[in-house]
Amino acid sequence: MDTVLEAAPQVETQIAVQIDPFSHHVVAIVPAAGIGSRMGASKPKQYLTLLGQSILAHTLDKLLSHPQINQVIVALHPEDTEFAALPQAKHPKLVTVIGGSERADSVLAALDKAPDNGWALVHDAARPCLTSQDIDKLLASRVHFPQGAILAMPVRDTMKRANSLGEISSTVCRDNLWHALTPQLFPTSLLRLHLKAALAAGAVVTDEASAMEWAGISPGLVAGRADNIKVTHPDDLELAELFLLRANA
Ligand SMILES: Nc1ccn([C@@H]2O[C@H](COP(=O)(O)OP(=O)(O)OP(=O)(O)O)[C@@H](O)[C@H]2O)c(=O)n1
Ligand SMILES: C[C@](O)(CO)[C@H](O)COP(=O)(O)O
Repeated sequence: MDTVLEAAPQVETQIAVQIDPFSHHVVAIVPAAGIGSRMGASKPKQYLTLLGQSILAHTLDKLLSHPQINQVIVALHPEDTEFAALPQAKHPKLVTVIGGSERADSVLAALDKAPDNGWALVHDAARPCLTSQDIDKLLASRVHFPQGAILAMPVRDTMKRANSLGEISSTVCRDNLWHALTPQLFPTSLLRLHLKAALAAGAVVTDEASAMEWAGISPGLVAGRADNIKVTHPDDLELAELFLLRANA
């Protein structure tokens, strides 16, 4: 095992981090503590039903059944009342923690329960259409990206910047622009260190890669499938159901 000195440019002191580049231990971290305000449903969107089971149950099935994932840590809302009733709730690979007020806080709470060595594969509860091929592809990318990588999709459309009146103010060059997806995969101790520091510094951290970028690291981009959508708005429900139906056919 190597001990390396990782220094975030914004952090004055250097901190020793244990990284085992050969570890194959993989922990999936599932932030599931959101309230789904944009969905506007009567319950948090991860508990809405698609094809007979909740969105969170679909997501957990994908992660719990993957042979290279050793443990799954789910971050739940402090007032969650539904998780215990899921068929996956008592799975031997599964652990729960209480999440925080932002997605990044929930991820950090789960990371604090993960073993130091090995890898953390962070995946939104709200992305139930993840495929095992995409998990395989991301795990295989560790050879090329020892400091971590994310699933992402190149931007396909012309991009416009709007002014405050809802008019186009400019066309944004889409060269090298990607949509960040999940899972996002990083050495656990490195992600914990940089996520903690980025949050303490007040950085905007909407995904794990943002925390690593803040620390001066350039995570890899691994092309993922377009059907790995995040269920965010009501019209995403129908689309996700169609993708799940096709995957089960
Ligand atoms: N405090 C939070 C906020 C979000 N999440 C999780 O992060 C994922 C992606 O977040 P998003 O789609 O934004 O979910 P919500 O925050 O629930 O949605 P909204 O922003 O519309 O309220 C979801 O699985 C959500 O449950 C979380 O674990 N803890
Ligand atoms: C992490 C993420 O899924 C990457 O696309 C996304 O940023 C999370 O959603 P949010 O709406 O930013 O919370």
